Amino acid sequence: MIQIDKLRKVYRSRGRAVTAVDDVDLTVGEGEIFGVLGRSGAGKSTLLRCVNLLERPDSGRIEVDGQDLLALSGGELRRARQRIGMIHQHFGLLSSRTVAGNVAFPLEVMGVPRGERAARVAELLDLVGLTDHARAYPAQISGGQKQRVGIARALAGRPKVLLSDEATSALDPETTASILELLRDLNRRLGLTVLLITHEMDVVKRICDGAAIMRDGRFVESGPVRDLLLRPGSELARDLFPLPAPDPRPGTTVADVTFEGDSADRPFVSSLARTYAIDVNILGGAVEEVGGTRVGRLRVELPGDPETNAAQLAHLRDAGLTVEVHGRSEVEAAR
Ligand SMILES: Nc1ncnc2c1ncn2[C@@H]1O[C@H](COP(=O)(O)OP(=O)(O)OP(=O)(O)O)[C@@H](O)[C@H]1O
Repeated sequence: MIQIDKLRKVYRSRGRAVTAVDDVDLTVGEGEIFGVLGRSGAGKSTLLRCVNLLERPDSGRIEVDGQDLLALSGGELRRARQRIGMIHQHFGLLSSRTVAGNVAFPLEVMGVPRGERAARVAELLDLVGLTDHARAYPAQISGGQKQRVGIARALAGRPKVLLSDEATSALDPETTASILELLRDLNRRLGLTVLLITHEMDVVKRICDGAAIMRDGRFVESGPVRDLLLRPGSELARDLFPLPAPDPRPGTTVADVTFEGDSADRPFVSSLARTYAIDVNILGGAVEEVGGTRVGRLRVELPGDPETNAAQLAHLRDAGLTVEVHGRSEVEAAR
């Protein structure tokens, strides 16, 4: 649904050039929720704003719903943009208009006749659970309700794609959870494709099917969230399951064992200890709910260096677990 190839955007001001987006490739499939995670200044907003051409890239290709956006004429681009909704951190509501008036606004701009407008506004307010607040003004509703208005307004043109620019960053954790749930619900009910940018791991953990970590304008890793979490060395996994830098003692094996779904329900530590009659020391770890599945990572220490634990490590891998070994061999330790 969204296909971006070799996207590059350079800002030039006062003789200085900042490469905000540097050769980014991105594919978001239809009906997928994809999150771009990164710190302030990583280039996330610029990337997002390039997807509907609020920002024009220096080079690259942007295809949304089969249309090459950079090849469209003015009128065609306006129509294509109506099919790409956008929500923002600070909602951007018109304070002089009611909730219903705010949702009606884009319909007026699109030239939807008055008679049709009222029915469509009612439908949109129902979709985001705000029917009872139609006559309220933005100052009279909570932050979460304001974002619901923002979402209803973004859906006015029946978009296939929703771009979310830090939509939950100004909200408390409970409200964040309810807005993320709403996005997931709309994604399922309407088949909406969502591309979101965030600096919150929690957002990725709760609703994203795919994710990328962005730094200095580049994607440092990208893929389905599940694959990233199981990939040894993944930064996403490290952020989700923070463990200190491994410092194995000589003659021991320290391994990070990642488990998910079915494998999360099996008692692998006691099975390992029983099968090989060894003491398994647990050094740390955590279990999280990711996209409705339990995923966890446990750091364990086994007696003996990694060579002597080959069978034990194979036992874990055979059980469907991902195993990343940090332990040093006696030979390495002696160097
Ligand atoms: N209009 C602009 N002119 C010049 N430089 C800009 C402009 N907009 C962004 N930048 C620079 O481009 C880089 C990426 O900024 P961008 O806002 O895309 O990052 P971000 O990851 O979204 O961060 P934040 O969450 O703080 O907005 C930064 O170094 C920023 O200073």
